[in-house]
Amino acid sequence: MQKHIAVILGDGIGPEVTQQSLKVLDAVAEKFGHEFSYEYGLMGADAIDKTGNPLPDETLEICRRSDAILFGAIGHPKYDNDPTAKVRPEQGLLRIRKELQLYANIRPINTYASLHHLCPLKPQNLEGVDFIIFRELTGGIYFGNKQKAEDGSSASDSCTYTREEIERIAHLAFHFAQKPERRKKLTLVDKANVLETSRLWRKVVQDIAPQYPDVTVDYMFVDNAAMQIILNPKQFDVVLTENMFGDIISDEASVLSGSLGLLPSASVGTGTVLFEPIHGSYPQAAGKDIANPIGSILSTALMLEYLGMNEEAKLVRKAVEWTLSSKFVTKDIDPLNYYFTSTIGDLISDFVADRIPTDINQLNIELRKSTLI
Ligand SMILES: NC(=O)C1=CN([C@@H]2O[C@H](COP(=O)(O)OP(=O)(O)OC[C@H]3O[C@@H](n4cnc5c(N)ncnc54)[C@H](O)[C@@H]3O)[C@@H](O)[C@H]2O)C=CC1
Ligand SMILES: CC(C)CC(=O)C(=O)O
Ligand SMILES: [Mg+2]
Repeated sequence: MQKHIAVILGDGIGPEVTQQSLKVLDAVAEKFGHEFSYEYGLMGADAIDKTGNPLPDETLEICRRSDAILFGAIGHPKYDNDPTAKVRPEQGLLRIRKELQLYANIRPINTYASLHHLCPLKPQNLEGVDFIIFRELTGGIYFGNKQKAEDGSSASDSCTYTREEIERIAHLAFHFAQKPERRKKLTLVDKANVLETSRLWRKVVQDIAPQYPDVTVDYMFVDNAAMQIILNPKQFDVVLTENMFGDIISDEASVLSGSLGLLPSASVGTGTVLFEPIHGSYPQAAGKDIANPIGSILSTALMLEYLGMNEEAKLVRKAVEWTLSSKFVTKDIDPLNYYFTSTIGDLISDFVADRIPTDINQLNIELRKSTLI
């Protein structure tokens, strides 16, 4: 198969984790005889530095003519620490989501036995955790009208949802809950006891639920959901929620897996689909070769599946699991004995391309040891 991929490296650790995904794609191409071509687009602080615009139109054109988009992360402390900045990297990310109508961000949450010790929860509460968050991505407070008083005495962000915006992601989540491998349970997370938009979400979900009689629906306020994710994460199957709640509870849920650096996502909509780790640009790690590339690599596995390459996706996941269980891990997983980002990318791509020697002691890789956490 020949596939054309738009690649947006972005800022901070974005480029270094995405480079590992590209290595893995090259290994997939080698093993299965595919051909991937790449076209690079600018976004974020990098794009502002080079063009003055956080999302140049050229990037959108590259994305539109591609079969899929692979994105790293954006964001830079010089904007995070300047509340007066008018142009910000995040505007690029919000705009690409809106322009490409990427209305659903799908974030699978699962755990790995070899990483249970990283989570403060008891291992018996982690075994079998397997849920998926459907986060609305092009509406709500992130896209509402923003106002600021001239004298700086007040500011507001408004939150708006239309029935149609809720319906389209709700149908997607219900369909997903019906899949044979799911437990046929959908939990709507909202704040319907306070917010008018949340009451609309409840009404819309109640209205369409009868179309999916095999799916059990329950409703949970977001404050309770934040607690339940920690208290009893196994109760969740498919979680449906609005933009900001989904952003927050999915970072929280990454604690169950062991690191924010492990979690992948797919942003789907009406056109080209975008694949991105759920983390941000982690600027403290930028250029140090210590970030975990697995969130990006598992996003690449989701991309392969979307491109119809199921066997390839399965092999990439197997390679990831092999590195984790063999203790080939980055600093977030084991701060005392860790490997570089690029080494993990090499190992996962070597596994995919059958280049790992039977005796792994023959691997010529550098183990970093640190006494500092
Ligand atoms: N999709 C995107 O591009 C996103 C961008 N951002 C931006 O990223 C910048 C930093 O934001 P933060 O709130 O610090 O979030 P962040 O996700 O970049 O990092 C938060 C913490 O998570 C851990 N972490 C994140 N990614 C990791 C990885 N790959 N490997 C190991 N550990 C990892 C680190 O401990 C880090 O301090 C900001 O400018 C923010 O606006 C934040 C979230 C999403
Ligand atoms: C940087 C924000 C716009 C988004 C975010 O935190 C996310 O998509 O996870
Ligand atoms: Mg986030």
